[in-house]
Amino acid sequence: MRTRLRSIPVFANVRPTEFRETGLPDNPLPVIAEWILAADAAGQPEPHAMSLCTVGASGVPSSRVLIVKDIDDDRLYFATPADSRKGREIAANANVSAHFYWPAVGRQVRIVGTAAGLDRAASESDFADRGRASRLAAHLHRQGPLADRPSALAEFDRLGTAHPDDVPCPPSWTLYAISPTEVEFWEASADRVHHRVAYRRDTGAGSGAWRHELMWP
Ligand SMILES: Cc1cc2nc3c(=O)[nH]c(=O)nc-3n(C[C@H](O)[C@H](O)[C@H](O)COP(=O)(O)O)c2cc1C
Repeated sequence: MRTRLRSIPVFANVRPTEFRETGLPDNPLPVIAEWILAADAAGQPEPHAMSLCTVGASGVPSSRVLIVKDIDDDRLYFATPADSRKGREIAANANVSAHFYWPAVGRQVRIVGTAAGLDRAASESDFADRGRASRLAAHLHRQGPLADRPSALAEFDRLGTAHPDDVPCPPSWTLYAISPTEVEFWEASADRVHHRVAYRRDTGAGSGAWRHELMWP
């Protein structure tokens, strides 16, 4: 296995880019959005998928992939049931980290921050924008094991019949917002002297302003 793994190329498709080391914007959030769109333009599948790491009350971390639904100047948004593992972990400990990797452009973004669920109106609005199958599938969410796959398929069919038009938003469906306090941009360079810029937000009683600095690769 070791030989096989070590023979797989890394950054084979990295092309020279115009990484901005100077003149970077004060706020990193719009740059995350810009990088998602650049990865999309380069053909990266699901460039808006990020891994989200949460930490439960016992301090054990867990991560999974989620779709980012929106980004504004302060927050990134995702949606999930509040009674899922991640939802319960965020309720116990709001600290999260998130991560994007886009092999098509040789870039990653690391995020540290806190997550919080938004109100019912925001969550229902998110739910209303989902496709019908996704809205029905949200009702399949349960805590605990599933006896077999046909049971889930039968329940999916039953839900479709029960809700021929509107699909109600499950009470636990929640739109969450991540408020980052750290954002780090990384871009591969063919010469292996990679680019790295770290942003950190002033979280004290100050202005909440962002500062950034160039980091060793
Ligand atoms: C590409 C991709 C996108 C996903 N998007 C979501 C999502 O937006 N919301 C969600 O609840 N789960 C999503 N999932 C499933 C989660 O990764 C995870 O399996 C599920 O939410 C249960 O996580 P938990 O048990 O840690 O709460 C996605 C999975 C993949 C691979």
